[in-house]
Amino acid sequence: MKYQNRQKALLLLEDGTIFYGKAIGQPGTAFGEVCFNTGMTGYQEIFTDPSYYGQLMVTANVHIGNYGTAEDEMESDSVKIAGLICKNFSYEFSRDAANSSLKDFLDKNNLFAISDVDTRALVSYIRDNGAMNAVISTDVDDIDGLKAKLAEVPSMAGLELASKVSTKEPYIYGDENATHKIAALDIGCKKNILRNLAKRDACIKVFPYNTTFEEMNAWNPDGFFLSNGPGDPEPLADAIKVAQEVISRDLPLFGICLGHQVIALANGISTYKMHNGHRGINHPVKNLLTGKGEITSQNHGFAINREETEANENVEITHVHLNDNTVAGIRIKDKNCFSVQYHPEASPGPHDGEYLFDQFIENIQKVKTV
Ligand SMILES: NC(=O)CC[C@H](N)C(=O)O
Repeated sequence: MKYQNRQKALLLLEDGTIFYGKAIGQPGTAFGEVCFNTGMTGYQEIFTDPSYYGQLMVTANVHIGNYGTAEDEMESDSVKIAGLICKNFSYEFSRDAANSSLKDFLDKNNLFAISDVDTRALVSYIRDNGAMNAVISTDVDDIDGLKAKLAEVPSMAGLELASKVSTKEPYIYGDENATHKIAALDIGCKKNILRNLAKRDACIKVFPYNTTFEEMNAWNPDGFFLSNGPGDPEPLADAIKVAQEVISRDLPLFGICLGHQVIALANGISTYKMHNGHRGINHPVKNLLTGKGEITSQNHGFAINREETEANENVEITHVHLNDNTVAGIRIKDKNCFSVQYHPEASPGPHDGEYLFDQFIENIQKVKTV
């Protein structure tokens, strides 16, 4: 039993609350905003999703690691969460398609992770008390030292993080001879969004977070896309400007999650930090245009202001979250632009929202045939 003598570890929340556990591997310390995901599967996709950059992830599912990891289940090229907190960590794995244990995968990515934490109590604590900064550490005898360092960690509100995860150079994804050309602004883009666009006969050019509309437009795209990503949307002045330029020219535009928030900001609607975000793969949404319900994959800690959206004469609410009535989707009236707060690309999660990619391609086709 080589994992028997594991080092004691703790999770210290900003408000002083402590939960104890054990280090999964090497000793260490990691800071971030603590958040939880309720999905029962999809841990590799979650850990590699750039939207989680800077966050300490609590997995609500009680078993983590049991089906290992696989090379083609990456949502970016590396682990993006700041640290992992779970209950039962499985050092062994069993699945034909997997080629590594989660332990080796996390070691390769230098991620500090702790297990044996009472995650049921922790999740309900965070749910009641709201998102907050925290530290996980094996320095269990230096709580004052950890508290002092934790006090210096910036709050997620107001934090610009897209620049930390965006591509440094533009690159092409998909077949260069595909029918549609889509210019995507990478403010933390998940790979499965690109896969979904490419499989609809699109070639995507992915641009760094601070690219201007003119630079993107010089490639002569048929449509524009604003990706998901980490941090507060409000400081993303360059991306907001791109959205405004695209919308003012009435070019096809689609935004997902952070991209959706940027589109709202571009239309004068403010965003706010939620008491607790939505992170899981069974979030119910109603499409107000069709009356149909969708079960969706979600991962966001900010949302767009509902009253301001309702009062904005240029914007129509197309989707609502059925748990708390927050805005889950909008379209810009008389413009070729729409966006959703959730993740139609899933990965992980249900595929109910995939029709939105078809809708975007149809919006592109409509313009081309005029
Ligand atoms: N998945 C995302 O794009 C998240 C958007 C934003 N960082 C939020 O937390 O709300």
